[in-house]
Amino acid sequence: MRIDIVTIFPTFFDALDLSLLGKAKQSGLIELDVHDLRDSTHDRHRTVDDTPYGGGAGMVMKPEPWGEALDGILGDDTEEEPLVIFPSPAGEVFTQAMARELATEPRLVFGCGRYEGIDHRVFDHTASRARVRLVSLGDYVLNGGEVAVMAMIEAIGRLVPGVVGNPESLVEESHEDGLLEYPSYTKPAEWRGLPVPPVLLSGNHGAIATWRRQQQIERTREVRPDLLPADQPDA
Ligand SMILES: Nc1ncccc1[N+](=O)[O-]
Repeated sequence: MRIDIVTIFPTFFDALDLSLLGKAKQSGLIELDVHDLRDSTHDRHRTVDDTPYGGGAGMVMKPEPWGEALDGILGDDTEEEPLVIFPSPAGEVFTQAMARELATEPRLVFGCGRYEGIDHRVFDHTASRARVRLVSLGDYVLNGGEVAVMAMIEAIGRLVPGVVGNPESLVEESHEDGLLEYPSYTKPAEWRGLPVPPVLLSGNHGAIATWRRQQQIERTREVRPDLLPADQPDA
């Protein structure tokens, strides 16, 4: 998978050189290029924003630098249309299902907005040469798209085959089967007077699986009843 990121804070993504994604980059499983939007400006102050037409507070990101930055990234694309994702609170909500879907894309481009957002014509023009999706992490407002892109790249990258050593560990996780995950325990069997649930020490794999499923249902019902299938309140 090839990932390109456009941002005015390129060093923000140095963190992607760490841990699993760093290994994936070194192994070539994931190719990551970060582009500084200001490299696509030509004035002395490397200006990327201006006042909004129609008035209002804040500044809007100018279309020209974005057009030029994306020319450089999309221009060389011969194979299928890449997918360009702009993080936005006005976007469709990012979910594990979307992460799984995006993990199959050969190429992803992320455009990090700042300020009050990006001139809307950038989305319209980009849609003439690529697939464009506005995606939101959730119903709150961040100062820009970088944090959202970091989260999405982590959620997507770990699903790319080969990135996570043991694919089994991807299966029993919250949201993977639509429910929250069961509680986990490790040694010691008792810690500060708190025992590990005895069923987990029983060696009875059937009973353990049943207990874990019940825990998932109870946790989901308590914390995220919206995730329980409507027709199966007891999942
Ligand atoms: N919630 C957000 N706020 C600002 C920029 C991006 C956002 N997001 O969720 O992708």
